Amino acid sequence: MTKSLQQDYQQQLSEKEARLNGLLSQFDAPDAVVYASAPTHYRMRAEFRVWHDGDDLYHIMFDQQTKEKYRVDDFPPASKTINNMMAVLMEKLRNNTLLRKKLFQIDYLSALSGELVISLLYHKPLDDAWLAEAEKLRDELNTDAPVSIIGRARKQKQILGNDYVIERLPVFERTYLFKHIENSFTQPNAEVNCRMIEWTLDVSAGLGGDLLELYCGAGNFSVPLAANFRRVIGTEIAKPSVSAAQYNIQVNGLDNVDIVRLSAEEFVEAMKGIREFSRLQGINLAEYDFTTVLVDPPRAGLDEASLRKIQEYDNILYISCNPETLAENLTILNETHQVTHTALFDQFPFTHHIEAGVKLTRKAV
Ligand SMILES: C[S@@+](CC[C@H](N)C(=O)[O-])C[C@H]1O[C@@H](n2cnc3c(N)ncnc32)[C@H](O)[C@@H]1O
Repeated sequence: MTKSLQQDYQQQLSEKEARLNGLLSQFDAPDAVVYASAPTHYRMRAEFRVWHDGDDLYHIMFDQQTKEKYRVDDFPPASKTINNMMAVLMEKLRNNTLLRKKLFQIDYLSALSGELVISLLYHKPLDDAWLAEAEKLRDELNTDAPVSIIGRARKQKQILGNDYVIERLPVFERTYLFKHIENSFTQPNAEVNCRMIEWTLDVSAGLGGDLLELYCGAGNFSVPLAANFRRVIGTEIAKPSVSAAQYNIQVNGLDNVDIVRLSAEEFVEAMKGIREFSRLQGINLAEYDFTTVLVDPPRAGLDEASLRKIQEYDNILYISCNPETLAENLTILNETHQVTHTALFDQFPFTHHIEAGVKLTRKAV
């Protein structure tokens, strides 16, 4: 990265820091500890449109301001695995009439482990001839780390290999394995994600008791945090993420984590005894001693019923991808809890997006 790019990055990061600290100052929150991103090769996923230009074929993106398309032969924000593949793949597709015909998009999902899933999206049905060519292509692309190919067309999904990568995340002195499924939520910036996990481990050290997690995805936090709690229960709405989470619990050798497919709102109803769910069979919520709750909701933040519920726990860890809804939610949480730790994780460098973490503890009465 050039010096001026580095300066631009630092300046934007300082602006994010000031914005977050400004938003949270009304809650007497401590200034954020900032976790910067690597300046390049930080994104584990990337999506491109495909441009057909006579015999030529290349990745394109669109300028967000002008909406003009531009050619992309390499993409520094994406991982090295993706960048190494882009030119190789395009060269092979360019010379393959069957595989390039009606191809309109390519999505890449990579992992620090080196594994890669390439999704090819088509405006045509994918027949046996396509399958045979795609299988040949996959054989040619497979090197040391596995490469999978997914063909997508209307009502069709052909999987050659896997529809997931197995990620290896180094967190402090341990490496955790995670199944990351194509088209499901995963944290885009793997290195910064490791710093996020480490921060949650640090601020929850010594809390003891049990952990409740809402919006747990594939167990990104639940799995490592199992080390800090007697038992962990996580809830998540998306079926593929729940099934990946079950795999992740098993592959990391844990016996104190349960993940249940329930929306946060449903789980709050179950906790209040308003509704019973067969999906909670075998789990007696009354036996848990929840000292801590971790939430990592989508941009909209938490609804009021969930906020009122999580106020019942002594410690709240809130991971947020939207500081505005975080601040809104804190107006309620701050009635009973004090923000004791704040962090800014630069998941999305060179954008205005802020990923933040706060820890709250119950105020003395
Ligand atoms: C920001 S992601 C966080 C996932 C996970 N903590 C991680 O780090 O990978 C939010 C997650 O909430 C899930 N979700 C969205 N709405 C939900 C709801 N109403 N109840 C439960 N989970 C929900 C999404 O499927 C997604 O996995």
